[in-house]
Amino acid sequence: MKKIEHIGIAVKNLEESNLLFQKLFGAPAYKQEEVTSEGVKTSFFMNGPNKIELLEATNPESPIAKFIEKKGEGIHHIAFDVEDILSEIERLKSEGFIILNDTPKKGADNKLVAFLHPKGTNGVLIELCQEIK
Ligand SMILES: C[C@@H](C(=O)O)C(=O)SCCNC(=O)CCNC(=O)[C@H](O)C(C)(C)COP(=O)(O)OP(=O)(O)OC[C@H]1O[C@@H](n2cnc3c(N)ncnc32)[C@H](O)[C@@H]1OP(=O)(O)O
Ligand SMILES: [Co+2]
Repeated sequence: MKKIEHIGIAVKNLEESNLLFQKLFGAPAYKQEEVTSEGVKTSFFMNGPNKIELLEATNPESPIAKFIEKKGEGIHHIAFDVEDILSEIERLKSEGFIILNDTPKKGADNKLVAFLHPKGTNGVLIELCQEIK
């Protein structure tokens, strides 16, 4: 596992939060993308070397809708950059972590992604990201 790739923040209204984070960072989102399979609309901001992903649910079954219902808006996940997602999944499984999808799926911003259950990681949802080259 290399560096933090992004931090995901669950928001109720992406348009409003885009304006808020634009004011915070002094620069607009560099990309907006819908990921239908995850039931989310996302936007991405760069702040120096760090990337922030805002996520709004697009349907009531979306992980983001459920999260906001239970916990409210806020930090939803931390994503880590990995070189080889399949071998990292195998390594983490052998260490006893609960992988939510053994087969990586297409995420936003040109990445293959997999998630670890927050129950096995002190309540923090972890995302693994491998860049699609
Ligand atoms: C586009 C992409 C990208 O960057 O490329 C993304 O990020 S997509 C990001 C959106 N996609 C995902 O998150 C996909 C992976 N997530 C999931 O599969 C799900 O959200 C789970 C993490 C399994 C949780 O699902 P669900 O709430 O239905 O399960 P559950 O009712 O069994 O909840 C189990 C416990 O986990 C807690 N829980 C749920 N989401 C959590 C989160 N994000 N961080 C910390 N805890 C969380 C619940 O409050 C509950 O706690 P209690 O038991 O204490 O009540
Ligand atoms: Co993410």
